[in-house]
Amino acid sequence: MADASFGFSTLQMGELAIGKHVHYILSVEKKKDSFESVVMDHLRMNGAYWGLTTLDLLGKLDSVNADEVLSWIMACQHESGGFSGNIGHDPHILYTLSAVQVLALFNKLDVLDIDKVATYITGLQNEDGSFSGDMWGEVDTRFSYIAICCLSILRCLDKINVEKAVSYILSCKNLDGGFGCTPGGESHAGQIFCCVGALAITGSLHHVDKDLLGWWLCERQVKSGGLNGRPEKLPDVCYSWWVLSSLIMIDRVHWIDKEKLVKFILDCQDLENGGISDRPDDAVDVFHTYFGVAGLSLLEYPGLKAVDPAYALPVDVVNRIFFGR
Ligand SMILES: CN(C(=O)[C@H](Cc1cnc[nH]1)NC(=O)OCc1ccccc1)[C@@H](Cc1ccccc1)C(=O)N[C@@H](Cc1ccc(O)cc1)C(=O)NO
Ligand SMILES: [Zn+2]
Repeated sequence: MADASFGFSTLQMGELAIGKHVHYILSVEKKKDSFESVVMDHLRMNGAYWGLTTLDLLGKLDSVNADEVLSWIMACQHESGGFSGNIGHDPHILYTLSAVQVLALFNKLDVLDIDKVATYITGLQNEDGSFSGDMWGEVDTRFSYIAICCLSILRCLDKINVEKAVSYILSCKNLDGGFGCTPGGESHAGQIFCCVGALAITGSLHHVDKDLLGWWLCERQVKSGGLNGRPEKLPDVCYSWWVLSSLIMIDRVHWIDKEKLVKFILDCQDLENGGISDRPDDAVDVFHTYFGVAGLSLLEYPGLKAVDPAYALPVDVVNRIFFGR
């Protein structure tokens, strides 16, 4: 029976509206004056990573002009070697990883002066092995992950003191098996992703109590099927990435109900205009669209490219970095 759709979407919530999300990502790229664009202006480099990695996971990276993106990215590089969130802003380790990840997506790491970027990141390591985010010195395990992930992609992890970096991360492990932003900091799914990701990349996951941490992580799933970031918090699509990628890295993903999580993410789509929100009926944004699609990719949703849980890049991109030409 021909579907009698009269102008409203014939897509059901039970499936990923790939065409709509591609259109949404491309439209955000174009709308510079929208509230979202202005608010996110200072972290536009992160926005580029979220939007472009989403397109690649959907198999549509070729719908953007690579040269335009690359010239904008290189215009954000500071003389220190670090990258800023937008042209004219100050460099920060956060944006340096995003820039390197986007260049990897386009297989353009060769445009970089690798030593310059590596020197910037190495300069942010402190005596105790921790990392600061920029010259102002804020220390956080987020920055340990970013430094290790970035240098690993650039194939020069040996430029930093890896064992001190690892021992600092382990000093942030809590009795509940989780990790915080600094020693004694409360366990939070985002910080756990950073610490587990850094330990995975450095081959140090044997230091993690996988059953204890796996238990803390699978307890993040609430009855709606969504995942939250800490006990008693509301579920949020972006935790589909922070919690799920951590569970996969410690090989305990079978401890959650994958089908219910898929349904939660699909229920957060805007089927009219595209995009995914943090929870059903909220406003969509590029950040949650990315972490929703990346979460579905981790759940092996059909039609999506596989994503690497530690590098947060498509598996074919990671393979090309480490095994390809
Ligand atoms: C800075 N930031 C966040 O703090 C988000 C906010 C949020 C989204 N949903 C619930 N809260 N939180 C977030 O990324 O938390 C995950 C996380 C926390 C600590 C360490 C690592 C990851 C988001 C941007 C954002 C702000 C406000 C609303 C949506 C997105 C962000 O850039 N997150 C970064 C990671 C991050 C996280 C916290 C930071 O203080 C800085 C950076 C990221 O995912 N890069 O790829
Ligand atoms: Zn969120």
